[in-house]
Amino acid sequence: IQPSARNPLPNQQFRDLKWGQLNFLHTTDNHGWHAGHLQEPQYSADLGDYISFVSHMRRIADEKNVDLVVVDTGDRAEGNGLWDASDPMGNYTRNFYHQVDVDVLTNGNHELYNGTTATNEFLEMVPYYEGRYVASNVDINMTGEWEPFANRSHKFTTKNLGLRVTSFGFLFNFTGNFYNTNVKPASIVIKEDWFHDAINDQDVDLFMIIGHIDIEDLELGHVLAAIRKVHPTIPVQIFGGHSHIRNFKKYDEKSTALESGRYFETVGFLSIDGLLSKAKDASLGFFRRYIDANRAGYQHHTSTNEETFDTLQGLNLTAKLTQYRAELGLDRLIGCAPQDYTLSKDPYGSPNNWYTFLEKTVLPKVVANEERLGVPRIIFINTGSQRFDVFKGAFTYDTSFIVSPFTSRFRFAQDVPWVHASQLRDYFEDDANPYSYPTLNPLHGEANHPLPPVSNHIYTQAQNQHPLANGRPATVIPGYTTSDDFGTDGDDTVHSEIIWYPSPKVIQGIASFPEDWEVNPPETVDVVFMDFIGWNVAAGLNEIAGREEWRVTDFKPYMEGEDTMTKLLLEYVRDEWKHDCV
Ligand SMILES: Nc1ccn([C@@H]2O[C@H](COP(=O)(O)O)[C@@H](O)[C@H]2O)c(=O)n1
Repeated sequence: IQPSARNPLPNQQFRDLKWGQLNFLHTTDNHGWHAGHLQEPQYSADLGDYISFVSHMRRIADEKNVDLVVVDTGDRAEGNGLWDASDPMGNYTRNFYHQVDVDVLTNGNHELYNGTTATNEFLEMVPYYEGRYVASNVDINMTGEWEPFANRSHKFTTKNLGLRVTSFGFLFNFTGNFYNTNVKPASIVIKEDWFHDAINDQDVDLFMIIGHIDIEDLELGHVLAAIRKVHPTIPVQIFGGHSHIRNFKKYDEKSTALESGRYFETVGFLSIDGLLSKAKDASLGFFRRYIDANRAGYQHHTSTNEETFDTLQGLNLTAKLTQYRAELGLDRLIGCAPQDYTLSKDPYGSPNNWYTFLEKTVLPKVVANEERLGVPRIIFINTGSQRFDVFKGAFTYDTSFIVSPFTSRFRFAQDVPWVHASQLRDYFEDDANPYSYPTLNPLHGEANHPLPPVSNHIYTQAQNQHPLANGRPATVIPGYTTSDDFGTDGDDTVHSEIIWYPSPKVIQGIASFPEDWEVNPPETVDVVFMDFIGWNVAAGLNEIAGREEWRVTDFKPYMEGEDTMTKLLLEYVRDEWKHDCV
């Protein structure tokens, strides 16, 4: 745990792990949070703690004479200063991540948005894992020729039971990658010869698909169906990601899928029993748990304590992470947030909602062009660009990346007729509209209440005292209360429910409008937006106008200098919020 982080409240009620013959630990969508959550004790374990946890879990597997396989399904990149503040981005992470004793890993979309990130992933991560990095549908062009980004598949034999496992790594049908990489749809790849050769192998006890794909996504179904054609009854275990949720799905009697959340909040545990039976109709027992990433939970599940938990390697990495954070200046105080602002724990429109605050207060102030200050402008950003809540108190250099990590710049369409510009927002929100999907849609499965309920007070630190832990009333704090194909007992810690409110796809700030604009709107306005959604803006304006008027190349930069949202947010906090957080 990092020196400034805190351990979770004591005496929480745990649900235990059930070990099987083959056991897995799964992380996904860590997005650079490898130093843990410094402001959220429930998720405060860092990668050093995780390394100690993995080492104890391996020891327990050996003691039980069963096997443990450690998996990561990508998006280790982007979303935390530890990744984003270095030059090149991910410089530290790619290095220290090598210390994780991982058996199989793949990439997500965030390893491919930026050309340098993709190249460095290929040069520094892929070779290190000597074939354990699998990318079944991603290619890279380093030399003028396309070549596989990583191993197409990886076959290995487990240490204790000698189970033969063939693994594949699939990324969803992602199209936002930099042009030095190419992502092929899974439905095409499963027709390729190498895939047929891999699945026609009869000396396999289990196929494993590690996908940076939502486990509800049909693409995984296609891969499973291709394997099922050859092996109707062989176990197929899937690990998914991308949608940032905890989820578990049973595909058939011998195939299930686990998805293990986001931001290093969750370590997924899965076990399978019955694998050693030779009978074709022998049934398998599956078990899943979502472990809150904190030291108390790691210690509980490994029967260790503060004295026995840490390994030397884990402690060394924790110290290194502290040093790297210091080198990057991540704790530098920029200002003090006067209150909490949440992305979806408060409904859009409430004064505690970050999008509402951005729209009403921040965007009109920071997105400004000196030469066009008097020109009315509407400013769009996609809500998916904002990644995490702001907590009352210290807003550090790190927070700017945690909240708004992306390097998109502002561009604009000049002098757009108001009759067109004023329809853009509805256009973006219209689900039937193909151009608003998938770029604008953050795809995050956060909302669990489609309609805002009347009250939202339960996420405050209210503590119910119903269940017992260690014979005493348990501490119950708000947290994950997952419901999946196996029911509602998947989370390793008993929590009270958090209500997640839905968000719009875009938010719209307005500035320099005349006071009576609602009755006397301006004839034309500037439409300003993050370049990430430029294509959507062009498509929207053309659709609304009923003719092809705009191309992405027509849009010009709106501001001089460094106008990423990360930078603008830093300037806002520095200028507008107090600098003494007590
Ligand atoms: N430069 C970027 C890159 C991504 N986004 C937003 O993130 C979403 C994808 O993130 P996942 O963690 O879900 O893979 C994408 O849909 C965008 O909303 C962005 O704004 N700018």
